[in-house]
Amino acid sequence: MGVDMGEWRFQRDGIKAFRFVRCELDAATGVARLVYAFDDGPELVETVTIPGAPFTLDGARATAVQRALQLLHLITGVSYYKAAVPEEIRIESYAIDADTAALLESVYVHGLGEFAYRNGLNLHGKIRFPHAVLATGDASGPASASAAASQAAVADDAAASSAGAPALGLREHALVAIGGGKDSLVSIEALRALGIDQTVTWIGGSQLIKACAERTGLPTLNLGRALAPQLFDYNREGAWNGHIPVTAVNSAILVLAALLHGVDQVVFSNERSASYGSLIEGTGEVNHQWSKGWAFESAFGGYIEQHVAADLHYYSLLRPLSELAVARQFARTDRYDAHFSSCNRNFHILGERPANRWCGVCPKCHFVFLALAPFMPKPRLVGIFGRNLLDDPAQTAGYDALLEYQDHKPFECVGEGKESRAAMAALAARPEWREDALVKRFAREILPQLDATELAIEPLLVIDDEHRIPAKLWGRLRAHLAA
Ligand SMILES: CC(=O)N[C@H]1[C@@H](OP(=O)(O)OP(=O)(O)OC[C@H]2O[C@@H](n3ccc(=O)[nH]c3=O)[C@H](O)[C@@H]2O)O[C@H](CO)[C@@H](O)[C@@H]1O[C@H](C)C(=O)N[C@@H](C)C(=O)N[C@@H](CCC(=O)O)C(=O)O
Ligand SMILES: Nc1ncnc2c1ncn2[C@@H]1O[C@H](COP(=O)(O)OP(=O)(O)OP(=O)(O)O)[C@@H](O)[C@H]1O
Repeated sequence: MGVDMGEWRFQRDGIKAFRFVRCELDAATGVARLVYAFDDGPELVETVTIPGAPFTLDGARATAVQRALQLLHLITGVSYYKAAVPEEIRIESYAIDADTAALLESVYVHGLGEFAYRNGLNLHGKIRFPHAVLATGDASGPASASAAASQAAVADDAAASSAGAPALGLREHALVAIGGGKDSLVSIEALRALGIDQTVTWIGGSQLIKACAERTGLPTLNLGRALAPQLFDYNREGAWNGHIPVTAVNSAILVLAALLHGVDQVVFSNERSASYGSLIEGTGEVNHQWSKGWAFESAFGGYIEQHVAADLHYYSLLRPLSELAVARQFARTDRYDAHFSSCNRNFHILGERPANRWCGVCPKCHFVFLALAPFMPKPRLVGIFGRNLLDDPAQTAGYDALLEYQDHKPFECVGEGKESRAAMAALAARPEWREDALVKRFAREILPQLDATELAIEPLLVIDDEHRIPAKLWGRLRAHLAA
């Protein structure tokens, strides 16, 4: 672009545009290269590696893979876009239609909700993905011949996909995402109980996830992902930083992997409670786990079936359940007690891991301990964590936030305040728990201020009907989850 790349410096507030430069997949190696840039800066290349190559792709499957690759490129850009949040977004090597732009605007605005709140930014109405204008003679149409060609291609695509994407004849098999915590293990065991063929699939090099995956005894698939290294430099040089909708990124990676492997299901384990965020005074709801929520799942899953492959089903197996209901399911087997952890401190790209899988001081440790307590013998739970978090006064503030007592729900993957209050109320009535410091304090100080009719656990265990679980599975799955 006529600029000496050696001179380019990341200067957050001077950046004008974020560019989706190109994306490419080498079917011979399974390596996808997702390329971005700010203004005239260097290319930022993220790579995703899908084992199992070489992949042979015929006409319809090749088209679906190309669409999935572009969707992955567009979603994964969120990590880099956030570094400068520039005014303009450019998509340079392909064009997208209005449906795709709408999905992306939603993923970027809501998925960066916590990021925006913490940085004092307002992204509403600011993020615009340029999409093809299908009417001829429109003044806002393409400026160059190549953009015009892309628009013509997208017009053809749009005409084709208004009829829906074709079915590819994918084989009945589930790629199940595993994250090392309790949720995905509940899904894996449910699919096993139902006799559904599955491959336990994870992204990245976590040894903890690998150990859990191997513990399942099922076929495994480990997908590679490497962020562009410059992002870490930009962070040091003053980039905006904060949370991104990582489940949206992981979902797009698994969709690509499913198409390459020719299988018909991508299964996540996002519970009903994930759809509810933290209520912030003066701001409203901010959901740390937005891309684990129903709004994302229904939009993304619908998009895949409409625009990528009609027979590729993306769904969360745990959507009908609350966090407490998932905890109850998890407690049914002790097979993973010595292997799993829900503590996110295990999952940093760089940096230290907690010594014994559970740091014991973060919101996820607090919540998972509390959520499992009503459903597990106390010695088993204390054995898993290596300590009793509810008998540690140093954790008082952490538990108050979970209970939404004088604080808001933490920005983490934790259940709703009503779930924490119900679990704590149940423990307050149990002889083995009621003398523990935080349970005792709850009973003395907080319980008298609560409405007793809202503290029962049973209503929170009810199985919901809002989900995308394939109809042919749902009857048997419901019976399994209700048992
Ligand atoms: C492990 C973790 O919780 N990380 C969050 C943490 O990042 P930190 O800087 O402490 O460490 P790294 O994860 O190693 O990240 C280094 C930098 O890279 C950026 N980055 C990372 C992954 C990515 O896909 N894109 C990126 O841009 C990151 O921003 C760092 O600058 O704090 C960050 C800021 O709040 C979080 O963004 C990190 O969260 C990770 C993306 C992550 O994987 N977190 C999951 C454990 C997680 O939070 N899952 C959610 C699901 C939320 C959703 O909507 O999908 C959950 O369980 O609730
Ligand atoms: N590295 C990863 N690779 C693939 N999928 C992942 C990865 N990390 C998380 N997931 C998936 O993302 C979803 C949300 O993750 P989450 O951390 O809530 O689940 P979990 O690890 O199964 O359980 P827990 O809530 O106890 O931590 C789950 O479906 C999980 O399988």
